[in-house]
Amino acid sequence: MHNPYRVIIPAAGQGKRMGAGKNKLLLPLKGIPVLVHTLQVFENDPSCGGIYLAINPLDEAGLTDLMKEHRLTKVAGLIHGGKERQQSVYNAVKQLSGEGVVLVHDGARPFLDRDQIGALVAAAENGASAILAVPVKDTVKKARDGIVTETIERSSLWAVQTPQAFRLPLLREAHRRAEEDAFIGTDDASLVERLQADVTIVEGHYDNIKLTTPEDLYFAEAIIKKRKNQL
Ligand SMILES: Nc1ccn([C@@H]2O[C@H](COP(=O)(O)OP(=O)(O)OP(=O)(O)O)[C@@H](O)[C@H]2O)c(=O)n1
Ligand SMILES: C[C@](O)(CO)[C@H](O)COP(=O)(O)O
Repeated sequence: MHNPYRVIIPAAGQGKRMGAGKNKLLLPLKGIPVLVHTLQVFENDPSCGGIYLAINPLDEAGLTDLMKEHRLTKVAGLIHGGKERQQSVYNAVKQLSGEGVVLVHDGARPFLDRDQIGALVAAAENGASAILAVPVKDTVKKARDGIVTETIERSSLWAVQTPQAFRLPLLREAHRRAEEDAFIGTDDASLVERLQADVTIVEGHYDNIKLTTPEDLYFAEAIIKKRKNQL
């Protein structure tokens, strides 16, 4: 066990890139909705003190039934999400109080290895926010009008994942300042970086994928099959 934390799960997106015509987090993986897989990671972690779910209000009734069906007793709040992921997270942040560590983890990342949580919480408790990331495997270039303008040196590049761990007062201030400045970041760590606060990297696993496009569902099936074989 490690020190307690709470987790915010943004789950209010539209899944446009998935093209499923519904919330991609309700799509089944081996018969269980993606979001339930994600929530079970935290439900089964004795150090998790509460799950705060940012949802689309249209999903509320169905999600309430799912929580009961899968005995997800740690879900402490269903918060209405916003137009952007950042707003969904901030709506949840506003519901929390206290000084402890809060993780933010995408509902669309069902394959988080629970053993990775402890290092994130420990780093955040010691004052530096922490994020999971993996070394980039492809060469990354910048381009304008289809013409390459720069090749970015790969050894310093990381593909960032979630969870991202923060002390709650810092996360709240980072979101407040971003809203004040009308700044929209693609992750919560970028809002903390704007405050000149350190963000440390904890190396994660490549199978902690975010289900974003239809191809990711094939990868998801393969990951589940690999894990079944490991049992
Ligand atoms: N307004 C939003 C947008 C996204 N999310 C959540 O943030 C996570 C990561 O976002 P992403 O994978 O981009 O999901 P969508 O925004 O649904 O995808 P798309 O951009 O293809 O519509 C997902 O769990 C998603 O549900 C959210 O809570 N509120
Ligand atoms: C937070 C994140 O998962 C880190 O890689 C990613 O930035 C989310 O991006 P999305 O477009 O909101 O899925």
